[in-house]
Amino acid sequence: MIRTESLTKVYNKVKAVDSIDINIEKGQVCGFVGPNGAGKTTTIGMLAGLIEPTGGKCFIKDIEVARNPIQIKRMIGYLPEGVGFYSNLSARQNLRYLAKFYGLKDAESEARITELLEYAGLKNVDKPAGAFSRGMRQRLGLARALLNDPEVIFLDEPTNGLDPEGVIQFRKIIKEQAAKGKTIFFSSHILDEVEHVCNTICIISKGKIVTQGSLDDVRNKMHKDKPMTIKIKVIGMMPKLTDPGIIDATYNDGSATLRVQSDIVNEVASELMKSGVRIRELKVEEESLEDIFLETVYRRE
Ligand SMILES: Nc1ncnc2c1ncn2[C@@H]1O[C@H](COP(=O)(O)OP(=O)(O)OP(=O)(O)O)[C@@H](O)[C@H]1O
Repeated sequence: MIRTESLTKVYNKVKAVDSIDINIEKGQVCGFVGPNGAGKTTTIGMLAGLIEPTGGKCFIKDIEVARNPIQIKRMIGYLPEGVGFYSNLSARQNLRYLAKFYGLKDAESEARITELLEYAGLKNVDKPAGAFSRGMRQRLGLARALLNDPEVIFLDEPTNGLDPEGVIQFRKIIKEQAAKGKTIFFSSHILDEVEHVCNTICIISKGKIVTQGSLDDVRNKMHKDKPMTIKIKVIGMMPKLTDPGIIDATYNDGSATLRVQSDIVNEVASELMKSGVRIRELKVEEESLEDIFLETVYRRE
């Protein structure tokens, strides 16, 4: 549904997006994650037909975006970062205006707008969009992105400005859209946020894709070669351990904290038993995916 081939955007000699290859299948919900300035907005802009690539190509349902920008705009849903509206028009009037672009018939569009305003939690809001809070603008932006019942939905930092209730409602909407078979691509700089709703992840840093795949694939790839911590408590004195998998160890009288390259908890347990001590506690602590993400991706910045 979404495919890029060496997609590149250069601004004043700076590669904002550097030859990226993305492939997203129908029905996937992909979290596009990276720090500020990584190239997320530029990528989504090119996919939505709003920014012309400097090199490479992108396709939505095998239609090349740069060659068919109007067709693409009618096909997709798009919530831009810092979404803007006609400030003197109400939420309903703003959506009505847009419905014309999609060629929706009046009766059809009124029903759809009513449904979407309720869906986005703006049913009883009559004030002009200029008086909206940031969270309300995001809600209206989401309604706008769904107006044409698109098969492919792009959301750029959709939870920015939403309060916790709004975030929960947003996740519910995404899950419902995914259950309808929609393909969703949404950006965030917080990995933890996309883990709640996405089944695939694509991580971008400095314009390049760091890793992409299913949530489990990305977890395994990122956890691979990452040291883990084993915490041990014993009855009596803690002996010094000799397992070659131990990178670093801190010993106290009855406890130890080991940094290990892989899960060697069984080896450690048998070494402890051989030395005759009784184990009170032995546990492995893995870094969270968010911690690894912060460590590996933000360190590149
Ligand atoms: N119109 C522009 N002119 C010049 N440089 C730009 C332009 N738009 C983006 N950039 C630069 O391209 C890089 C990628 O920016 P982009 O907005 O795509 O990143 P992002 O991941 O969406 O960041 P954020 O989370 O802050 O929105 C940045 O270095 C940015 O300064």
